[in-house]
Order: sequence, then structure tokens, then C-alpha cells
Amino acid sequence: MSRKKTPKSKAGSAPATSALPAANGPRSVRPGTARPGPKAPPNGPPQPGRSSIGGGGDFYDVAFKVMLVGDSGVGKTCLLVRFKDGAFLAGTFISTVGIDFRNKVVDVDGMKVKLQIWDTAGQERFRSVTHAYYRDAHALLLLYDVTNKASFDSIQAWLMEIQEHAQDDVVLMLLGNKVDSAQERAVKREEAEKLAKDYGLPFMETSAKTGLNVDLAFTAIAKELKQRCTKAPSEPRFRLHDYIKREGRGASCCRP
Ligand SMILES: Nc1nc2c(ncn2[C@@H]2O[C@H](COP(=O)(O)OP(=O)(O)OP(=O)(O)O)[C@@H](O)[C@H]2O)c(=O)[nH]1
Ligand SMILES: [Mg+2]
Repeated sequence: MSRKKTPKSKAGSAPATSALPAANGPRSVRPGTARPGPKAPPNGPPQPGRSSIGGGGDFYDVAFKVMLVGDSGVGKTCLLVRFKDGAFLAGTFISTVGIDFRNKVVDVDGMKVKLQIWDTAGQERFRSVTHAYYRDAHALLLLYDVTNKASFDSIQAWLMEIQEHAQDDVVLMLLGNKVDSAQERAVKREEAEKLAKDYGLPFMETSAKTGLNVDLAFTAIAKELKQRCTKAPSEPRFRLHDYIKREGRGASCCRP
């Protein structure tokens, strides 16, 4: 089985026109470089067999693009850093400028799944930059801050934006972050559960600070995407809602 190498993950700020191409664009697969086997996911193939940029890195079988979206300050960058490095960025809040990405390869049922995770700027002034990336996203993690009601109130506007710019079959998950700050909670879990149920979204509360449900959110996305492109007809379908309900700590999930 031929395996690809993933480019070294990138921590610094990337301009909107980063050298690394979007995970599933362009949509063509170069002859002789694609890994046989998995079928293309509905909204485009997994990242085709691009050669390693910058050398080094981990091998992977399939790659998907995941985007983090939500208001400024909800913890998108911290969530990504927690997942990638297992650390928490405490202290001064440095708002993301434009868009940035990091890669992480996760093992899903024996297959190496590379998640190319795009960390977007929540600030309104960067919205047009973000729009350009939606259409290539295989999955979106939509965050609000449980201590900031305004960020929760923005979720419907974000969903409209997603509907307008993302692929119809994009995998979407709602995350209420900063659940460690219990004293400052401004959004009840039940309220978010209702919203998630109304829109048929899988939902969990997370904490980039403590790590609660962070790996689970990304792993669940990786499992869903991987199954979409490799599932044998005889294999039981992976159920994202059920999975996070079962595996989540203090988590919940909603069905329409
Ligand atoms: N208590 C707590 N604080 C958090 C958590 N996640 C992020 N923060 C804090 O919230 C602030 C904003 O976090 P960021 O990750 O930079 O927010 P962002 O969503 O990336 O913001 P933009 O880049 O402007 O879109 C920082 O001061 C973090 O330390 C969390 O889970 N718990
Ligand atoms: Mg940020």
C-alpha cells in the first residue's frame, strides 16, 4: 500500500494565499499518484497524492480539510492548538489574522487520516477571506463560547453563511467551548441542545483549556469523513451523533 507524506505542520500565520493547496481542490487526481481504494467523498476526493512540501512529516492514506469557524474569541485557535499540541494558549488573546492551518494525522480503524485544519479569523473584517475557503471544506466545526451569549446568538448567522458558501454535504458540528468556566456560563447547555436539534447538528461542549472533548470532536469528524470515502456496502454506517453521545464527557448530541 503506498502511503503519502504529509507536509510538516505549520504554526505561524499563513496569508490567505497559502502555498499549501486546499485539501480537496483542485479536484483532479494526478495519474499514478492517487492511492487506489477509497472512493471520493461526496464533496470532493480526499487530498490526492501530493508530494510532501518541505519534506518530512507523517505518512497518511487520505486527507480532508476541516475548518474552524465562529465569532472572534470563542477559542478556535486554542481548540486547534489543544488538539495539535496538547497545550493551552493562556494569557493574552491574539486574534487570528486572515487564515492559518495545521495538519494532524489521526489513526482511524487502521487508516491514517490527515486532517488539514484551517483556523479562520472570527473578526468580521476577514469574512471575505473565510468565504473563499468554505467550498473546499469537507467538515466545519462551528464554535461559540458558553460564557458569551452574543457568540451563541451569532450561530444562526454562521449557519446561513455556511449554507451559502459551503458544500451541501459538508460535515458540520456545533461546539460550545470554554465549558471549564462554569461560573461565567451565559449559555445553558439545554439551549444549545435545542438549537442543535432544530438544525440536526451534532453538538458537544468542549474546553480547549482542559481538553474536554477536543480530541473527540476531531476524531469523530475524521471517522465520519473516512467512512464516507471507504465504507464497504456490508459495513455498518458510522453514526456521528451516536458516537459523540456515547464517547463524550458531559456531552450531548441531538437529532432532528
Ligand atoms: N477558559 C477558557 N478560555 C479559553 C478557552 N479557549 C480559548 N480561551 C481563551 O479565549 C481567548 C480567545 O481564544 P482564541 O482561541 O484566540 O479565539 P479565536 O476564536 O481563535 O479568536 P479569533 O482568532 O479572533 O477568531 C484566549 O484568551 C484564550 O485563552 C477555553 O476552553 N477555556
Ligand atoms: Mg484565532
